[in-house]
Amino acid sequence: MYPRVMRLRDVARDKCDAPCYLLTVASHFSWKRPELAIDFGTANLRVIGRDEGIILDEPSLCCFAHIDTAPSLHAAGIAAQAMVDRTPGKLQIRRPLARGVLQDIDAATHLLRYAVRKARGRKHFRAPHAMIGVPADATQAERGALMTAAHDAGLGSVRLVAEPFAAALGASLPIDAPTGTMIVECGAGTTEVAVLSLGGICVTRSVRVGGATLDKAIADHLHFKHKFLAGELTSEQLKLGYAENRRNDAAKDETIEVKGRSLATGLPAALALPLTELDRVAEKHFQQIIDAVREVLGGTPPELSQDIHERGIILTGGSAATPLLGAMIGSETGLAVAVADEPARCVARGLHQMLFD
Ligand SMILES: Nc1ncnc2c1ncn2[C@@H]1O[C@H](COP(=O)(O)OP(=O)(O)OP(=O)(O)O)[C@@H](O)[C@H]1O
Repeated sequence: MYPRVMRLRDVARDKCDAPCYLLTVASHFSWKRPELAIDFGTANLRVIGRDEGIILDEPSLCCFAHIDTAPSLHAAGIAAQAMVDRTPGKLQIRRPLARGVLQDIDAATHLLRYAVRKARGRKHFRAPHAMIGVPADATQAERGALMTAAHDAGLGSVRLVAEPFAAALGASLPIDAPTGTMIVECGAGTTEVAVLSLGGICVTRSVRVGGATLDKAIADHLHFKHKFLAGELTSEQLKLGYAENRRNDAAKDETIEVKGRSLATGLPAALALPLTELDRVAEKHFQQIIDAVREVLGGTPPELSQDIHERGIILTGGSAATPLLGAMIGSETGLAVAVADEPARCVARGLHQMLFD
């Protein structure tokens, strides 16, 4: 038998005491080359083909009909998104993931089956081998649940990959070099902070905070401070409008309109919300991410710290586009902060590259 030639990335993985980037390898995986990669996020599901790149990018949502006995899939992905908070009693919206990890195996199985069929069409008959991104700190039970859902959905061999590693690769960071690179991957339900070097993750920390939890914080603020009820999609739209205004350097006293229901009158209403109020909600929310960044910097070996001081921090994930996040990390650490190109797609781009490894 020939000795296996280890790539630099494999060597680095063995040296670093942090979780390796290949978290789970199905038995005999080496001959089962993955042809699909899946970025299965709290808010969005992306399917990537080796030749095609990103084939499908849709919300991680399912709508089930409860008509007779067992619930059946009524809509998934983009079609289910339009139904959120608008369903009659016999329909129910379910999110497979919460805070970055699987919470509903049945919904996850249906959504994966829908996504793989839509992405590949019906032209292939063999179960595709796949690579799926997971949070670096996902527990064995969480990883096991995802593997079960993937196999039930008709996938062949499945390999799980730590998302910060894929994000760093997708952001074109020199992760194989003997130099420290720091990344903050802020998605919808989870934020992962990681320092990478020599093809592996050296220090990492995750917090279950992201864009979706910020939407919830905004909805709670409207409820408690203004006695105003806004739905899930409205809260997200409000946040996106706020982020857009802040990116365009909106005036300090600018307001943004939100529509929903007044709890005082019980009637549909509109509210003009000052952007500064949303600044305060976002600041409080992002503080947990700042604490995680500080913790990772505090646990980083000095040689890598020196590299990070020179190179700064890169933000990826959809929520990296909220200007306040980068500004807070910059002012709290004194380091340069930059947002990657198309930050929401970094994990997908990284997974795509890994399909060729
Ligand atoms: N321009 C923007 N400004 C602010 N937030 C944004 C913007 N675009 C997307 N987002 C937010 O980014 C989040 C989605 O990001 P992403 O697709 O990276 O998450 P995910 O992969 O589904 O989640 P996770 O990795 O946490 O499981 C949503 O909360 C969305 O509202």
